[in-house]
Amino acid sequence: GGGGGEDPAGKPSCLTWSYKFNTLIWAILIVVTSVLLKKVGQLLRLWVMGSCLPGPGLQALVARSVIRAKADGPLKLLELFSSLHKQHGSVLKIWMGPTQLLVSIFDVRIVNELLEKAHDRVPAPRMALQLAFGKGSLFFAPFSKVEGRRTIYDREFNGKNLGQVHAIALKVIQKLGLWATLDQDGNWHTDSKSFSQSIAFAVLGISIFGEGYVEWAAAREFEKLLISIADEISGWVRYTVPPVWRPSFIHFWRKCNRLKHLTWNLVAEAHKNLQTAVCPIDNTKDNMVRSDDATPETQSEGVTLNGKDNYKVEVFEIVETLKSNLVTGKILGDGRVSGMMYHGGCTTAGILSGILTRLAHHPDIQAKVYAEIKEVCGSNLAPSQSDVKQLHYLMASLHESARLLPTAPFLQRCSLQSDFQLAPGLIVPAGAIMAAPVHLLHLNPVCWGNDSADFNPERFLKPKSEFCLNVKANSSHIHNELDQTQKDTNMSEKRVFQAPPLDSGFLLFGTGARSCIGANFALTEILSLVAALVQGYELKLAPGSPKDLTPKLENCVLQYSPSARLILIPRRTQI
Ligand code: HEM
Repeated sequence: GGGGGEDPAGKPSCLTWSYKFNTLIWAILIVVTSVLLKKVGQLLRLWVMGSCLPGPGLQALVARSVIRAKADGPLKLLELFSSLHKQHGSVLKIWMGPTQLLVSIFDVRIVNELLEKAHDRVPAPRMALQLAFGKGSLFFAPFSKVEGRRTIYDREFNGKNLGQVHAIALKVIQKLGLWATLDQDGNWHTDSKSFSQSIAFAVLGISIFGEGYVEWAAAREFEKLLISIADEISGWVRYTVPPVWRPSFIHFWRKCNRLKHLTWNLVAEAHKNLQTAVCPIDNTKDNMVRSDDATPETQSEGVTLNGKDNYKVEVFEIVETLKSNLVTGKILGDGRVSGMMYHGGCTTAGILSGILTRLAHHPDIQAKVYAEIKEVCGSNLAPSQSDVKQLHYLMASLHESARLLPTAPFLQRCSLQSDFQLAPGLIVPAGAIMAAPVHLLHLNPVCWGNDSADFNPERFLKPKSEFCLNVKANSSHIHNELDQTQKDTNMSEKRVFQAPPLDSGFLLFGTGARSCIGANFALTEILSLVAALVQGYELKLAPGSPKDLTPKLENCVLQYSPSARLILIPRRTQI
């Protein structure tokens, strides 16, 4: 609209300007309206398709009970999901809000299919993990963006780093004075949760930043910040942070900034150490065994728990670790390293703390673990990496402990672009969250029997003949690498560890294209740590330590809370 014409000189008049302005406004309006219409269309689709799925309707406000149950702890959440599934069947929809649909699946076959076929997770809200760990955060990016990086990390964590983790774990355990307090009787006192956190961060920190990591003061602040950020991000299925309008948001934002600076400091320190560590190796090159010849087994052989180790050349090991550590190898960028430390540290700590607590609570089972260690590697020499592969009973105990206390109560997937066919006739609209209730699946009596709530490592042990038959059906983590050779004929009567088959619903590390790439690394680490600890010390509950094993979601992983207080009593056979 609007009137006017050209001026006598033929220059554009204000009419032309207003015409252009109007066109721009219309263009903007059309774009905004079409975006809004698309959103409304998506929402209507979500409502219509969501209403076809089994479960309570949008008006039922089940979300409130879910949020309340979540606040009351994982056991309440378990109860709620269990009763909802009983009521509505194995596939259940829950409206978490008018625009957020959660579909929980309590059917092992459908869960496995989901994890195999759906490769995306619901992206983290802009302000959540991105703020803390940068845009590169692997965990919540769509699969297309992380596929390449997954391959690289997989190669690193399951290659060189996996070869070194056993030796690093033994080194860390030797520095017990850093993680526990010595009393007058020569016993060590510690708290299971903080002990496990410090150790898990130390092992991962050395693998990523290099040998010096445990000595750096900045590393301790870094770990504390990671844990405190993990506490603030309330995570299960979907991660959230304090909303921007709350004062706590500014606090959170400051912490994230500090974390970034500390990460840069640690990376710089790792680079500096690499430079200084390289010098001695050049000077003494001729006197040393070549790194390529030193297998992890030969490096760790002969380490004793009393601190005297006979590694061939100390400096070699330092440089070897540094050379291949992920930061100096420029494989993990600064932004991603904190995300990896956060996930790897908190999860490993949760599982480690779980098994230590269980062993202290079940002296009979600890005695069997100790007997096995003594049988395989004696009392004085620390277990070598190949020894650890023969600790079937310990492996079974670790899996049993993690079955009862997995790190994540839920795994989530979503299909970002298109609808997802869950099962014949069950279509989940694009953008809805699909969740596998791991904690519930791990306690499912149909798969684990009526004693599914009991701690019984035997359920992961099978006669060797059965193992051979079933091995192909099992998932592909470290489990199947357990050494099946026998040291003597007596061992043939022994039962061997059998990895939980896929149809058992055991999902500690997830499965499919987004499964955990650190599974082998974490399992080797935890086995080595527990083997070395139990070989050297008897784990006991301190007087007054909580008797109940109540799981809670702390630092974003399931943990027994309050945490057990442990006493580590040196075994008499130890010199
Ligand atoms: C006992 C310790 C650990 C547990 C229980 C654990 C568990 C998990 C779980 C449940 C997932 C999600 C799987 C899925 O959605 O299917 C995951 C993903 C992942 N984990 Fe772990 N993890 C542990 C240790 C580690 C360590 C030590 C590292 C690295 C060094 C690591 C690296 C990763 C990565 C990179 C992913 C994300 C993969 C992706 O999004 O594509 N994890 N982990």
